[in-house]
Amino acid sequence: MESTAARTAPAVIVAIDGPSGTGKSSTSKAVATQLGLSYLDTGAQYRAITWWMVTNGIDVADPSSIAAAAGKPDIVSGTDPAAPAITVDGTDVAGPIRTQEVTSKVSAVSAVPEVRARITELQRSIAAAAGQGIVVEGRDIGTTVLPDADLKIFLTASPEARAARRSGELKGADVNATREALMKRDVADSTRKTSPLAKAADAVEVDTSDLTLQQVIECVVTLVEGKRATR
Ligand SMILES: Nc1ncnc2c1ncn2[C@@H]1O[C@H](COP(=O)(O)OP(=O)(O)OP(=O)(O)O)[C@@H](O)[C@H]1O
Ligand SMILES: Nc1ccn([C@@H]2O[C@H](COP(=O)(O)O)[C@@H](O)[C@H]2O)c(=O)n1
Repeated sequence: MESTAARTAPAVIVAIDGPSGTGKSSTSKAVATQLGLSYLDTGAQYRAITWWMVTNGIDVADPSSIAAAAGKPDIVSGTDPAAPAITVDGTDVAGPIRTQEVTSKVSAVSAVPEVRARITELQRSIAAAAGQGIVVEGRDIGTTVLPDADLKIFLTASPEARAARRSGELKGADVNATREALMKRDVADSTRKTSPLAKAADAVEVDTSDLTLQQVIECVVTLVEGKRATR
């Protein structure tokens, strides 16, 4: 629950990056809720534009087709950590953006510079409008989107821990196949030319492999409170 101290504390911008399945979304939502901050899931925005490309018959293997269409969809993100919302041209796409098809195509779409320029601008305007402060999670938040963030966290976890978490979530999914899919997406996201997945030089790295979600949340809350105390 949000405390009185949280409501009166100065706005703080927190960037949380890391590979897939390291706990970015779960941690960011809980930290934002606990500290009375807004929350932005930037992966959902890349998924939303990918969903629009697929739905509109754009060939996601052709970067020039993606680039030409990048400005067309109107993507709106909610910032309430208790009810993260995302719409494309007024349609709620919170469910459709989590399909296997979108997951398998999102790295190709997010690698296109015109897509990144459009989504980055959107992310910066949302962060600038968050009066109480915001937790923004993704792959390039600390390096590119918000390089002046007050606190940058880079979450990691072993591929085995991440695959076990994801296959638990996808009830019954084969753990080896899940691990391969995670690794494939990480390689694509880390090796693209434009703002790849990377740890910012001034980010605090937290290896979550052997930590419970609650321990990770407590660790990040402590880091945010420590940062606020020095401002
Ligand atoms: N420390 C942890 N211990 C155990 N399970 C965890 C931990 N952190 C997250 N999880 C679980 O792992 C799964 C993936 O977490 P989450 O979606 O937060 O990761 P993510 O980094 O945001 O992934 P992606 O980038 O693919 O969206 C969820 O089911 C979540 O509950
Ligand atoms: N800042 C970001 C965030 C995400 N991406 C791309 O979106 C994909 C989906 O992200 P999830 O967090 O929902 O798994 C991800 O694999 C990246 O391709 C990005 O490029 N930059």
